[in-house]
Amino acid sequence: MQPNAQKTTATVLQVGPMPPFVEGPLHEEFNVLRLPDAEVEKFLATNSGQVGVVVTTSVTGVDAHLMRALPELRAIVNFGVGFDKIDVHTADELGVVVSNTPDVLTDCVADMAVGLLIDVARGISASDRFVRRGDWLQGSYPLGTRVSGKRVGILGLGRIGLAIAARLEAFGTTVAYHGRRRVADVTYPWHESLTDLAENSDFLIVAVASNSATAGIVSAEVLEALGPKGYLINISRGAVVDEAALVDALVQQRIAGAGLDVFAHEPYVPQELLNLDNVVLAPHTGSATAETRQDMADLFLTNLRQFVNEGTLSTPIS
Ligand SMILES: NC(=O)C1=CN([C@@H]2O[C@H](COP(=O)(O)OP(=O)(O)OC[C@H]3O[C@@H](n4cnc5c(N)ncnc54)[C@H](O)[C@@H]3O)[C@@H](O)[C@H]2O)C=CC1
Ligand SMILES: O=CC(=O)O
Repeated sequence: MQPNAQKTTATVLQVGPMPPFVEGPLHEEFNVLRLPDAEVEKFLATNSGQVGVVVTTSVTGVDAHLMRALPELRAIVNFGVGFDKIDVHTADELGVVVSNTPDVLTDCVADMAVGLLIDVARGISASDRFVRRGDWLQGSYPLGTRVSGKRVGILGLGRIGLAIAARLEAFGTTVAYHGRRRVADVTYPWHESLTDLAENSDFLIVAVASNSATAGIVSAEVLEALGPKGYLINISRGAVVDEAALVDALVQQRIAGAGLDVFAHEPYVPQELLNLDNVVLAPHTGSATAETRQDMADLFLTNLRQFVNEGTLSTPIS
């Protein structure tokens, strides 16, 4: 989507909670209204005509109904990379431009993916619990799985997928990937079929964007192909994986384990996963370091200032 909106000095509407280090400067510099949790229609009846920009996060997003209720809306400025909760088709149709916060979080999310992978393969979190329970006094912890030299498959070789690949190459792994098409300038083998990639991977890492085309693409069949020695790592979105099939595969040990930062219905995590030692669970903290969240805040504010002052966005979604 290209920025094509006109310069606006209109009111900014905040949709959903934002971290304090974002909210502080936001409310200092801009005339901000906050969308209430209740009596939304009443709020819109009074205020909709003055809103030129909506600010939100990847957790909350903006639906078509809200966009259509804001006749002066020209831009949506998002804190976060994923825009799966923003109805971008409606935004496009209405001529509303959208920005996100790419690149600045890539390293931390890639670090998290590698952390989850090593954790689940070597049982770091599970063996921590083993030590704390005093179980070491009764005997040794079971053997883990070697990471170095293994076969890594990456679903979605975008910014984060590439950063994961670069890290894992240093472990002597071989990297292959699946996406809609081959990525230019990389030598990693491309698998046209995700099932084929899974069949040829020890670790399948999900780093793809979540959209209608990728919903549930990590299916029961893909998990079956990954097999009883294979691990799934997901730092993308829960919606990309058939979560019921994943739970089933883990409970029945049809895959070896999983490292999950994201879930289908956050913050709810399937009950069945809570007692499995071959699953590492993280509360969607891929980008959650002080440094990265500050960088995201800075980029979010750069987009907002640039749009309000010049009518363009620094990092529009493409
Ligand atoms: N766990 C966390 O805290 C975070 C998670 N994310 C997630 O990671 C995702 C990727 O982020 P980036 O690498 O920065 O985005 P990106 O846009 O650079 O990469 C997305 C990749 O998905 C691929 N893709 C899109 N639609 C596809 C389809 N239908 N079939 C196959 N491949 C498709 C693209 O070709 C691209 O390779 C985000 O969309 C977001 O959902 C992002 C930041 C933090
Ligand atoms: O999940 C987080 C994001 O930035 O997207």
